[in-house]
Amino acid sequence: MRVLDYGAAIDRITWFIREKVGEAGADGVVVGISGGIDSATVAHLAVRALGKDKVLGLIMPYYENGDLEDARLVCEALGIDYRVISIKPIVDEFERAVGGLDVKSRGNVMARTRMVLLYAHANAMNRLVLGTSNRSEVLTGYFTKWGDGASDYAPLINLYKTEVWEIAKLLGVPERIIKKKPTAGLWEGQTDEDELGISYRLLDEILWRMVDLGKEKSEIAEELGIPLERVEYVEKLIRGSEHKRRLPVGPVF
Ligand SMILES: Nc1ncnc2c1ncn2[C@@H]1O[C@H](COP(=O)(O)OP(=O)(O)OC[C@H]2O[C@@H]([n+]3cccc(C(=O)O)c3)[C@H](O)[C@@H]2O)[C@@H](O)[C@H]1O
Ligand SMILES: Nc1ncnc2c1ncn2[C@@H]1O[C@H](COP(=O)(O)OP(=O)(O)OP(=O)(O)O)[C@@H](O)[C@H]1O
Ligand SMILES: [Mg+2]
Repeated sequence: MRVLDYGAAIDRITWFIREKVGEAGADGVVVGISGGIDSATVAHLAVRALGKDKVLGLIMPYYENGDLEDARLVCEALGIDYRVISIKPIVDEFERAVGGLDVKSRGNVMARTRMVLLYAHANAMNRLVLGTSNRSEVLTGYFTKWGDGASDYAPLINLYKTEVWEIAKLLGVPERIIKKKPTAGLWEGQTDEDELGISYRLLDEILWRMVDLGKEKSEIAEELGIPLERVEYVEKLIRGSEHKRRLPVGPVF
């Protein structure tokens, strides 16, 4: 993987958040706090940039499980204001309106419901929504289009997941949050690495070589000592998710 100066990256992101909030004339930011590492890291960076009074955490559970306590831990350790809003009644109502949803579609409704609540708070409080997407998720399309993928600024968007792990350690994100298996939490037992079909460590090694260095697939496979099909698989994820990385387009006249 590329070698980043993580301390300098933290300073840069901190400066970035402060600058963008200033430019927008906003009174602060709103962040969805899941109990996972990406949102915890964004919350830490936001507090560093703006101070704890300008950061609101929204904890929006669908399931009743330990993630709620982890999310509270993140907010309380930082001393930020937070609200807990169950999205279950809202999502269930959407499901009734549609006439039933499969597990994945319901998960996307969950992510989009959270987005609506984040923007409702941002509008009402003159704040910006900070997203938590990272480079590994964005390049593979591992996010809900216009759901968790939607935000005003996304401080981690140019960092790979493995780099977020390093930054979180330096920022003092609670260890139990850092050690948790990444999960979108959209259904019971879901983990990113199972659904993606590859570990973040290997994924990031491939993505970095393919996208940042522009290396040939065969060269990447040889360098990493993996079958070519693994590299082709990642290429397919990137290609198949191009539509998620741009605004909608139409014919040009
Ligand atoms: N070629 C194309 N050109 C333009 N648009 C295209 C398209 N193909 C599909 N679409 C549109 O995109 C939709 C599918 O995209 P989308 O609705 O996002 O749904 P989809 O990509 O099927 O599912 C989202 C994935 O992201 C994962 N996720 C979601 C949320 C959070 C996290 C996390 O890590 O926390 C992970 C989730 O587990 C799932 O695997 C289609 O219904 C269609 O509307
Ligand atoms: N229960 C929740 N309450 C509030 N926000 C949530 C909840 N679940 C997901 N989100 C939002 O959706 C984002 C995307 O989820 P994602 O799983 O990629 O990140 P994470 O949970 O912070 O970290 P990890 O990927 O390690 O689980 C979260 O960072 C958070 O902003
Ligand atoms: Mg998560």
